[in-house]
Amino acid sequence: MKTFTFTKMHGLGNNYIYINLFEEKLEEKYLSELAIKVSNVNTGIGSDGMILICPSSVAPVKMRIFNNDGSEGKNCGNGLRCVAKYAYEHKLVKDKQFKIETLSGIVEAEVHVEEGIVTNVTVNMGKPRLARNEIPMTGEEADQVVAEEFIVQAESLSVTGVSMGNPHAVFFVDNIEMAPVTTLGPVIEKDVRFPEGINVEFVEIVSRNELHFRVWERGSGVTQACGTGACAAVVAAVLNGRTDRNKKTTVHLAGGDLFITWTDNGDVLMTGPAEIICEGMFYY
Ligand SMILES: N[C@H](CCC[C@H](N)C(=O)O)C(=O)O
Repeated sequence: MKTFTFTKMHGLGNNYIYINLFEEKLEEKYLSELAIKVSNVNTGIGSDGMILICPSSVAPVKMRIFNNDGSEGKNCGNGLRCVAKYAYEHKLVKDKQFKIETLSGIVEAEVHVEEGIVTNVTVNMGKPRLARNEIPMTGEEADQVVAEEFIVQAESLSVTGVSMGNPHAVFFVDNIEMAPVTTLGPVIEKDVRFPEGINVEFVEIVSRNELHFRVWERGSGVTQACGTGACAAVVAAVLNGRTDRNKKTTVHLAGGDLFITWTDNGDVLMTGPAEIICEGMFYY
C-alpha cells in the first residue's frame, strides 16, 4: 500500500487535492487515474480535481492541474491562488511576489499576508488569446470570436470565445438563475466545434463593473467557481461593450466574489481568496 500526504484547499469553493512534489514522488503514468481516485467523494477524498505543486527550471514552483475526470488542464485561476498561498506558507518562496509556471506559460503571483497567513492573492494571468484557432474553435480564421451565433439543440445562442491558456465559451444571459448550466453546459463542453473541449460560462451583466457568473467546467462539471472562467467572462464582457477595460470588475460566482481587471496593457489581473480545508495522508 502506497501513501502520500496531501493538502485540500479551495478558492471560493473550487476545491482541489494539492500534492507537494518537492516532497512526494508520483509516477507520471498514474497521474490521470490518481486524479479520478482522489476526487471521488465516496472512495477518495472528494474534490474538483488534483493539483501538483512541482519543482520548475523557470520559476520557483510549477502548477499542474487535473480535472476530476482525469484530464489535465493547462491553467487554473483558483488553483494558482492556492498554490501561491501554499508556496509562501511552506517557504518554497521567500518573497511576496513570485512566478508560477503553468502548462500555458508563466504567471506572476502576489500574496497578501496577515500575521504570516496568506488571505488573498493577486495573479497576473497574462494576456487572453482571442483568435479562433487559439481558443481553439473550428470555423473560418478570425482574430476574435465575439457574439457569434451558436446553434445548439435548436437553441440559437451567441458565443464569445476566450482562452486564458485554457478554453472558454462565454454566453450572456438575462437571468443567471435561469442559465442552462446543467442542460446545455455538458453538451457544449464536448461540442465538435471545440476540438479540445471547452469550459462553458454563463454571465448576467449587473452593471459596467459587475457580473453574475455560473460555470460548467471542462472535465469537472458544475463548480462553485472558475478563476480562468471569471477572467474570460470579464474579457468577453469588454469585447461585447458591456463592461469597461482597465476597470476592476466584481464577478459574483456561486462560491463568492473575484475581482478582475483587463488592463490597457492587455494583462488580466485576478484577486481573490485561497483557503486550506485540511491536510492528510492518502492510501492507494
Ligand atoms: N476545467 C479547467 C481547469 C480548471 C479551471 C478552473 N477550476 C479555474 O479555477 O480556472 C480546464 O479543463 O480547462
